[in-house]
This record gives sequence, structure tokens and C-alpha cells, in this order.
Amino acid sequence: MTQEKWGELRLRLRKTVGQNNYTTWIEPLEFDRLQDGVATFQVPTNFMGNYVSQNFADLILYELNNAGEKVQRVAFNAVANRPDRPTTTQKPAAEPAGAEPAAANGEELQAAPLDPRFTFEGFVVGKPNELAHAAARRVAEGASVTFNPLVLYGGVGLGKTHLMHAIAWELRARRPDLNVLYLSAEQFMYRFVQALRERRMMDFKHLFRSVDVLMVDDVQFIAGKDSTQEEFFHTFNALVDQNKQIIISADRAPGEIKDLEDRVKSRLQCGLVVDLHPTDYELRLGILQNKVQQHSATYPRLTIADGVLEFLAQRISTNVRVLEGALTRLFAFASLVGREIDMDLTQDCLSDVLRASERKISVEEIQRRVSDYYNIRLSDIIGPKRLRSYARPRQVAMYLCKQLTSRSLPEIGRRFGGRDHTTVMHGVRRIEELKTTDGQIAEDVEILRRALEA
Ligand SMILES: Nc1ncnc2c1ncn2[C@@H]1O[C@H](COP(=O)(O)OP(=O)(O)OP(=O)(O)O)[C@@H](O)[C@H]1O
Repeated sequence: MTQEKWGELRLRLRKTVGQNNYTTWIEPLEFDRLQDGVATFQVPTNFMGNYVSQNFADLILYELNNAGEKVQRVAFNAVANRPDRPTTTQKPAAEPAGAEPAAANGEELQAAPLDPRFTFEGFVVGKPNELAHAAARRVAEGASVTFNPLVLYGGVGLGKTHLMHAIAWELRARRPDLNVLYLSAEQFMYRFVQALRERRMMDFKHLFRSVDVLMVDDVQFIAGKDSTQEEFFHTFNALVDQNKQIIISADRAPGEIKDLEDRVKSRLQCGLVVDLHPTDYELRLGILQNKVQQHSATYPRLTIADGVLEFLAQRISTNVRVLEGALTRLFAFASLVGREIDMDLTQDCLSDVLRASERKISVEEIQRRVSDYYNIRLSDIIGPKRLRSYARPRQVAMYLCKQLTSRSLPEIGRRFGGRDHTTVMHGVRRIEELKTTDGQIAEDVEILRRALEA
């Protein structure tokens, strides 16, 4: 592909993602090469590479193929990286113990940029994250240090980095006098290795000991890297001695990080350790509603049909990043095809994501649960009787099959005694209507859904 062609494609992407996203994320991408089905772009930083890869890679891939290029994958390479350490959708793999990489030059050695969207205002609070949020808020007040360090831990994509950036933004606003340094554990290591190579350890020590608030993201990265851990330990102690605030994130509780020295573990456990629990349905729905508002600013003409967000919150329960990615993709595709975001578009556009996060709920299980619930026989749900006392539970079961499985309408029809797909569609629509007018049906459906998902 030529640079000119990329230039044209880029402009097409601007239409889809909106001017703001374009200026921040797409315009800085430099097309490098297309080889063996992989289109590689240069990006200024790792952070940006990860972000673009998570949020826009699908769209870029789509546009490239749409323009006739044969591309299977897009990759983003931070300018500061060595050529053999590309930034792809994955987080950097941990180095084998002791094998610390050579230092990189340039951008990567600066403090990591803060994502403008990762603020407290943009963080949706629910039961699973309320403690972590409250602790983060407290630290962000910048008052006297009450717990040191604050350790936020939790599984992938549950909002650790978001909360850390939010603290940093808030501190910048409230206490501009404080020297706040936010960086990933990986960057800490690069800085350390570079200082060693350039024989500038004094500068390194001075820099890290002069910050007022040190925030280190993904600390599990330094596990197994002995000299980096040692330096981290000394930095940590020096700052705690000066009563400077330290905030750490990790993907698991400090005690459970393999190959992290005991002395580092015990230091991390000295302060307040709070975890972000996996999201629940209500939190996921809240996050989706919040993100829809953000997308609506970019795509003011797009509408989203009732039930779509509830469906996504039910079906995608892995992590928030996947949920967000799904929504970004939906908006992008809906704007490309100029359609409302309804259930059909959602199922078409997200079939891979939905399949991947599909629960193991079968049509048979739904039929069994529903018949137990309404105290009728399984054969009455599947059989031909049209009595209301069978027909309504049958429609509820069809509705739940449509919501909770990836079966198509004809497939569902077949499993309900060989009924036609239009009968299933009618049943699903009927329950959708009744859910809004008949409180009893709404409650039945909700109880059954929860029982099936439990
Ligand atoms: N409660 C929330 N409200 C709004 N957005 C959220 C929330 N939790 C997570 N997100 C969003 O989900 C995405 C992933 O979050 P983040 O990067 O903070 O996860 P993480 O826990 O640091 O993951 P990792 O372990 O991969 O580093 C971000 O875009 C973030 O804004």
C-alpha cells in the first residue's frame, strides 16, 4: 500500500471516528509497511499503540480491506521501541527472570501520558468497585498521607489504570504544587536500565526520590526481575520514609504475585490493599450507558434501540475493555452503514465477541427451568398445545433462548417442536412488549434470567 492510499483511508476514518478521535489517535499513525498480511504502523508511544489497537484496529482493518488491500492483522510499533519489541494488542509479555531488556530511547522514558477520558467523572461506581473508588478518591484529595501505599488490584480491564489516571488528574488540579509521577512498572524498569547503562544512577535516584506522589501501574511486571525489584524496593522505602504517597496497581493481591520478593510483597501489604471485583450486571449496564453518552458526542445522529445495552451487559461479562470495544465497534459500523443500532445489527456486527463470551446455557436448560418455574411439564413447553397456561411460558422460554444463547430463530423454532421462525419471532416480541406493561411477566423473566446465569 502506498502512503497516498493510507492518506486517503485516513480521511475516510476521520468521518467514522469523528474529528477528536481522529486528531488524537489516527492522525499520528504513520504507515510503515504491509507484509505477509500484516499492516504495521508507527506510533509515538506504547500507550498509544495499545489504545489504538484496542479501540480502532477493527475499523482500520475493515477500511484497509474495503479499499482492496489484503490485510489480516494490523500492528502498532512504538517509535521508541526496538524493532523486535513491537506493540500489538497484547500487553508486553513478561521478560524471563533476569533477562532485562536494553533500554529504549526517547518518548518511552518520559512519564506516561494520562488518558483524558480516565477521570473520576468518567468512572462508574458500583458494588464491585466502590471500595477501590473511595480509597482512590481519598488519596486524590492530596491531604495528609493516611495509608501508604495504596494498592489497587484486580483482574484484566476492571479499571485499575482508569482509577490511577483519575487520581493523577485530580491531584494535578487540586495540588499543582505536588510533583506527581505516573508510570508503568515496565517504564520504571526501562528508566532504571537506561540509567545503569549510561552510568547515571545518581540522577535516577534523585529523580525518583524527589517526587511527592509516585504511581506505578502493573507492578507484577517486575516480578522475577531481580535488580529492578531491588531498586524499586529502595525507591519505595526512601519515599515512605519521607512520607510521600505511593500508589500501586497489580493484577492480583501482592501476596499472590509469583516471583515477587517477600520483602517487596510485605512492603506493598503495609498500606491499604483494595481489590476491584469482577463487574456485575448493574455495573456493566451503568458503564455502557455512560459510554453511550460519550459516543453520542461523536455520532450525534446514531440511535440505539431499547434492549441493546441490556443485552450486551448480560452477554459480555468478561471485562470492561471488551464491553467498550464492542460498543465502539457498534457505533463505527452503524455509522458506516447508516443504520440504527438494533438487535440485528448488534448480533451481526459482534457475532465473534458474543460467541467468545457465550455462556454455556442451552435451549434445553432454558426449557427445563421455565417449565419448573411455571409448574408445567417440559413436553407442554415443546408440544403443540395452545392453551394460554402453556403458550405464555413457551414464549418466555423462546425469549430467553433468543437473549441468552446464540441460536438463530429457525434453530430455536426447531427445538420447540419444529415451529416456524416467525412463531418464535412473534413470541419474542410479545414478551418484549409484556415486559413493559405487565410487571409479573417482567419479574418472571428477570428471576429466570438470573437463575440461568447463576
Ligand atoms: N467503572 C468503570 N467506569 C467506566 N469505565 C471503566 C470502568 N472500569 C473500567 N473501565 C474502562 O475499561 C477500560 C479498561 O480499564 P483499565 O485500563 O483501567 O483496566 P485495568 O484494570 O488497568 O486493566 P489491565 O489489567 O489490563 O491493566 C478502560 O477504558 C476504562 O475506562
